[in-house]
Amino acid sequence: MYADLHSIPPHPLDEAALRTVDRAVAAMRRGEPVAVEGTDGSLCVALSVEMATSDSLARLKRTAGGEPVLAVTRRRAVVLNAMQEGTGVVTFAAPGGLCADDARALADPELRRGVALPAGLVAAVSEPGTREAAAVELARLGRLLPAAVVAPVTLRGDGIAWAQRRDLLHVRALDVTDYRTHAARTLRRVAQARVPLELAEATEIVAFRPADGGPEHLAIVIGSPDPAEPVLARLHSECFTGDLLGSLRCDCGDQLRGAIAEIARAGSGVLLYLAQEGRGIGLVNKLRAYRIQDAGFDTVDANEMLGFEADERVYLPAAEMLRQLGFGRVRLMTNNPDKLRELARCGIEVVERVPHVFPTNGHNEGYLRTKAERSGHMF
Ligand SMILES: Nc1nc2c(ncn2[C@@H]2O[C@H](COP(=O)(O)OP(=O)(O)OP(=O)(O)O)[C@@H](O)[C@H]2O)c(=O)[nH]1
Ligand SMILES: [Zn+2]
Repeated sequence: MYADLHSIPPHPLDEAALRTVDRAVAAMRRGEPVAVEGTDGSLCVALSVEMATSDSLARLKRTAGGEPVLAVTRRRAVVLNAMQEGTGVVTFAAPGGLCADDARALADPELRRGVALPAGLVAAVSEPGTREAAAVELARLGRLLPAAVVAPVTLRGDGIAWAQRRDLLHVRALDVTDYRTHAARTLRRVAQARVPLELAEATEIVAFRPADGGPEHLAIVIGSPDPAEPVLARLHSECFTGDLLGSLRCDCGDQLRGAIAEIARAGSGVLLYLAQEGRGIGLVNKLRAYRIQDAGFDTVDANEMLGFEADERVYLPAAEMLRQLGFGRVRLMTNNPDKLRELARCGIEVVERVPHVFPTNGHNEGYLRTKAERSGHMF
């Protein structure tokens, strides 16, 4: 569903377009409708499904003119047994119009446990680059449920002018699709400071921010790694529950502190602390995933039932940070084959995998077993 994050996007995305996408994501999170223009020039008005109420759907229909439909990821439609695997997103239209309760229940596994789809629902595929696919991507970028209510506009003339007259933010699907690639490529160092750590006194923290002001990523540089040599490195995805609270549901806290200690023992290295909580789905969706897991599903199923892929992370930001720090070759501390493959695809030479395994704790066996059995992690 997502653009290939490693190719240089076909069209240069100027920073104004990045900022527009960022504003559209924030609007989605606030429950404001956004005008989304597909690459075919068609226009819709979109709303995050989490904010769908009978009033907001009625307003959407009055504004756009067309009947609102629900757009979900292909993955969610497959979970609902409404569609086979494939690309793009899937829209659901209901005869007589989709009600807000049905829209939310179709998108949110918490609201629908195995209940049959509403009668008469019509499912259709909408390919990448369409206004519907971009509306779903905006919700996903906003770390909301990856689904949007979309009302088509019978457009006469210029979409931007149409949106302006209605005081709606206008965003192009083209810019939404390539947002993550461009945001990663615009990362710039914005601050750095010496921060002696209990486990590694010779530590400096370097902060990187994308041009649109999106989430920062951090590099924790320990000692003075020699750029001429492969640097001992760890790509660590943010895990609020594991890293800060010592959650026993995962192994992140052990891996974070274990990596800092190991790099200190080795004398130097870098830990990239990446703003990709919940394997890229965000903390709120990760809590939703935990509730689904408490109902007996595993960590992969839970992501998919929410409409996400098993892993939504991208490693272009990590590669960009390593490049800017002067590290082109790494010895990567990981058990995750995806990280090895994806980092290499982003142009960083991974000369060695350094296993990064920690004992289970009575709560995270299932999680670690699933990562080994279904995600190929090497324990
Ligand atoms: N969606 C989801 N994310 C989870 C769950 N448990 C942990 N996570 C997230 O998974 C990520 C773990 O990241 P890492 O430890 O860096 O990477 P990894 O994929 O486990 O691979 P390693 O490099 O071998 O540690 C963090 O973002 C956690 O918040 C879960 O049950 N569901
Ligand atoms: Zn964790």
